[in-house]
Order: sequence, then structure tokens, then C-alpha cells
Amino acid sequence: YHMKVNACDVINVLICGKSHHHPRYLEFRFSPREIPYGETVCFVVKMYEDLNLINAFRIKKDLLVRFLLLVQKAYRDPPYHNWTHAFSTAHFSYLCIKNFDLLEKNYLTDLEALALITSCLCHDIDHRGTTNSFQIQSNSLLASLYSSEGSVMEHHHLSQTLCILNTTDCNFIESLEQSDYVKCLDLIRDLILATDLATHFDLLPKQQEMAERGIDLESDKDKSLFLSLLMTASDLSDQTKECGVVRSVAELIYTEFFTQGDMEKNMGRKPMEMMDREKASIADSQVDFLEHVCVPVFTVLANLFPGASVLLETMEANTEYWEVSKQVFGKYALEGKTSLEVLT
Ligand SMILES: COc1ccc(Cl)c(-c2nnc3c(C)nc4ccc(C(=O)NCC(C)C)cc4n23)c1
Ligand SMILES: [Mg+2]
Ligand SMILES: [Zn+2]
Repeated sequence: YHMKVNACDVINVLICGKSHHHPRYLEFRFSPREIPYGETVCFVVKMYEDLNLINAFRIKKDLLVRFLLLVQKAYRDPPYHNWTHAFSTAHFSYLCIKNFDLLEKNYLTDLEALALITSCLCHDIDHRGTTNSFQIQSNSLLASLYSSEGSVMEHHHLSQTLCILNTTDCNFIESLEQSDYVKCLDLIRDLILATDLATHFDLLPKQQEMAERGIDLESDKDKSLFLSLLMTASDLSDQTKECGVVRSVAELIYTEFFTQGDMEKNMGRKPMEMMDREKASIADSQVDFLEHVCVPVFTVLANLFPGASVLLETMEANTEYWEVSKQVFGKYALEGKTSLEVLT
């Protein structure tokens, strides 16, 4: 039942000449959010090509393009959890592979890189801009389908991904050896399910322990912990960009959060403080999120790859940005502005 993709769309992407060898495109400080929506699928194809995945797995480009266009269409348009977020998530994984030489240094196999990029692109498909607990509290269809498994939204993102792969002329991994094909689907499943923050909190201590003793590339467990770390780091990668990006992303996230808070109030429920537009303090909760969620992830990454320490420095600067803006919010709050108004 997925929307059809017409031949013209596919050809437009195949002929798009945009050279992605834009030097800034390979820098951690470059924000993929700058790339126009209409050019993103073309950039994704260039990423698969640049990582030699097309050759390594004899991928038919027209199948890949049809798959990518359907994935792009399968995203709704909430303020934050849309295709642009998926594209920027995949771009960060691509930056890690390129800047940390993950393929040349055998941290990742070709198959793992293929599954990682594809999982980033698909990890939030059909997101409605509401949380797992909202699905359960509102007795949504997705909760009835998946609440017994936990990670309600992530199971839905995975099932939508598999549906698209099973759509005519979209199964771009059909050319993989049978064992690679099965392994690729297993990896996509594990990686999309790993993007549930609750799962991440379970894995983090094991990832910290792994980074301290050094990753064992022969250990499947270590490789799985490493791939999950890359997924979460990529999912949070907006926080590694300069404060202008961080501020505009916060505006998108809190627009989503406050909409959910309004819906919860209309359902007679009390929203979390960070989702209540009357009570939330964006600066405080962003300092909290950076310190307790983002910094620990990128600290593990920097333990594994010294080149990632610049990302931590940017996060410290962004924490400082929110600390300073507390004074500003404080002043406006006295004038009765809500925290979102101050951001805009
Ligand atoms: C990696 O998976 C996810 C899933 C969903 C979201 Cl929205 C995010 C995410 N991506 N960027 C942000 C920013 C800038 N601020 C956030 C503030 C709070 C929370 C949140 O979920 N707090 C609940 C607490 C139990 C951790 C998430 C935030 N977030 C990441
Ligand atoms: Mg998600
Ligand atoms: Zn996400």
C-alpha cells in the first residue's frame, strides 16, 4: 500500500549531477540540514557509491533509488522526526565511516556499513511526533500492535522498512548472497530497535566498559555494541553542530513536545514538565539532555576515536550557550513570554 514512485522521479535522481565532493560535506561541523530536500536522495546515492557499497554488493541503482524515494515518502512531516532528521542521521554515520576510516581499519565490514547507513535512513519512518509512552497512554493502534514487545515506535519503523523492501522493484539488497542477506536484515532489525533511548541506557554501561578495555573486533557482542553506539550518536548528531543548528533543532523538538503535551492535557492527562508549554524550561532541559544523554555517548566515541573529541568540545560550547541563554529566558519569562517564543 506504499505510495508508488514513478520512473521520472527515479531518473531525476540517477542523472542528478550534484557533485557531493563538496569539501565541507565531509567535515563534522557541516550540517546536512543545509542540503535542499530535493537533492538529499541524490546525496544518499553518492554516499552508498562513495563507500563502495554499490560495487561490493552489486546493487542495482534503480532499485536503490526507488527504495530511497519510498523511504523518503514514508516519513510524515512532524517538526523534527521527518526525512531531514533521517538524512542527517545517515550523514553523520557516513562522516564517522570516512573520518575514522572504519572500513579500512576493519572496525566495520562492508555489510555492517550497508546496514548502518540504511538503518539510519529508516530508523524513524512514519514517526508521528509522539513518544512511546504517548502511544501506550493513548491506546494507539501501534501500541495495540507492539506494546507487548516494548519500543513501540521502533518496531513500527522496522516493520515499515521491511514493507518497503518487500515492495516491487525496491529490494535493492536482493543481489546479496543468501547469508549476507539474512545478516543484513538482522543488523537492520537490531540497529533500528537500538534507537529507543530506553534500550540505549541499558547498553551504555557495556559500551563504556568496552571503550575502556578497547574494542575486540573479533567479538560479535563488541561489534553489536559499537554499531548501536554509532546509531545513537548519529540520532543525536544535531547536538555536535554549532549553536545556531542546536537552537533551531530545539525549536523543532519542543514544537513536537508541546503539541504532545497539549494532546495529553486534552486527554485529561498531566504531561511531563518538558512537554508542558506552561512549565517547560527549554534551556534547563537542554543542559540536562546534553549532560546526561549526549555527552556520555560522545565520551565513549571519543575514547574509541580521538578524532571525536572535537564533537565533545562543541557540545561543551553548546551547553554554555544554553547556560547563558537561561539569563535571557529568565528576563523574558518575567515579561510573560513562553520559552518557545524566546527561541523564535
Ligand atoms: C535517540 O533517541 C531519541 C528519541 C527521541 C528524541 Cl526527541 C531524541 C532527541 N533528539 N534530540 C533531542 C533533544 C535536542 N532534546 C531532547 C530532550 C529530551 C528527550 C527525551 O526523550 N527525554 C526523555 C528522557 C527519558 C531521556 C529527547 C531529546 N532529543 C532522541
Ligand atoms: Mg526514534
Ligand atoms: Zn531519530
